[in-house]
Amino acid sequence: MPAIATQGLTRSFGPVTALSQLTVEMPTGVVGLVGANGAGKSTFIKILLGLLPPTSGTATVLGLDCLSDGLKIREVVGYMPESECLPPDVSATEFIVHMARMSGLPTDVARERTADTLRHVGLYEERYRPIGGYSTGMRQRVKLAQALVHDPQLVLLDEPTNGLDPAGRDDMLELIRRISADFGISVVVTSHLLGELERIADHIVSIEAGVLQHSTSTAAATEFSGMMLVEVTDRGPEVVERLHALGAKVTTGAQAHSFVVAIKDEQVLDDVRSVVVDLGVGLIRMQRGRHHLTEMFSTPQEALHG
Ligand SMILES: Nc1ncnc2c1ncn2[C@@H]1O[C@H](COP(=O)(O)OP(=O)(O)OP(=O)(O)O)[C@@H](O)[C@H]1O
Repeated sequence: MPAIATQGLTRSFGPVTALSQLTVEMPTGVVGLVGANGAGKSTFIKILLGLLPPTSGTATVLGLDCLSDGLKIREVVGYMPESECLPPDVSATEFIVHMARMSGLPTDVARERTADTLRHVGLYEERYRPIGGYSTGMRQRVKLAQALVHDPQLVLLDEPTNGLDPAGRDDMLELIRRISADFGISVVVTSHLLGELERIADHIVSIEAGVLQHSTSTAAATEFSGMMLVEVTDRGPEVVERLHALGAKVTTGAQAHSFVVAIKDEQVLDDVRSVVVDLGVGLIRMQRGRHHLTEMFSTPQEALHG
């Protein structure tokens, strides 16, 4: 069963269509939902939580219908909103215990879960200080903790890295990855930065102006775009000519003895080796490159990344 499935999901606000005919399946694991500001990410998340009804179309979360099973969905799903929503004059412990109690946990269980969750997000030492004195990174962690405290099966995280400096971003991304890896909780995380989602997501969905652009597994996307940089000691043009004759797709650049070969299958690796041996030239390197999704999602190019 997919974590999330939608069929023709559409939501309009007057003349604005925030989501348009979105049909997509998201697997369990970490899914990155990417789109520019205003692309419709927050609207999508609110519909999934059963907080906002769609104009048309359907959506399910863990097999539950977003329109009719909203209450049940909020029991098994955690939500970290984008906006600042924390009271400044209570401590993280007080706030998280309160949220745990609101979700129906008895007081002693709520206290225990709060301590565990705050430890997990790295706020255990600071847990009795008022939230008002926290840094942005710490406040983001409190928001994350309240999404996790009732032990959900899935969490929806809306722009969790917003406002963080590079080190804070790295820590938050690492934490998100661990939520899935250590606890088996599925994650849908939104960002306007594809590069950061690419680092942690198993699957990427991108939307633009409410319309689905891509839905792809991260591994398949990077494998599909495999390229290899080949450098030989001499007779570069002859090597290229032979490879062309064998049906390989080769792109040459300014350097006579280095070129880029598309890896359409493993055969091409053997072809390079045998051509080099046949011509008696030395092989300096065969370096497999990896296209970043960032490039694939814009214009495919033949640049290589180590
Ligand atoms: N309650 C509302 N009333 C009117 N328009 C809305 C409402 N909520 C969202 N919109 C519009 O719908 C579009 C999508 O907004 P949404 O907040 O879902 O985008 P987003 O991708 O989450 O962007 P951001 O990261 O900036 O929040 C925008 O054009 C926005 O102005």
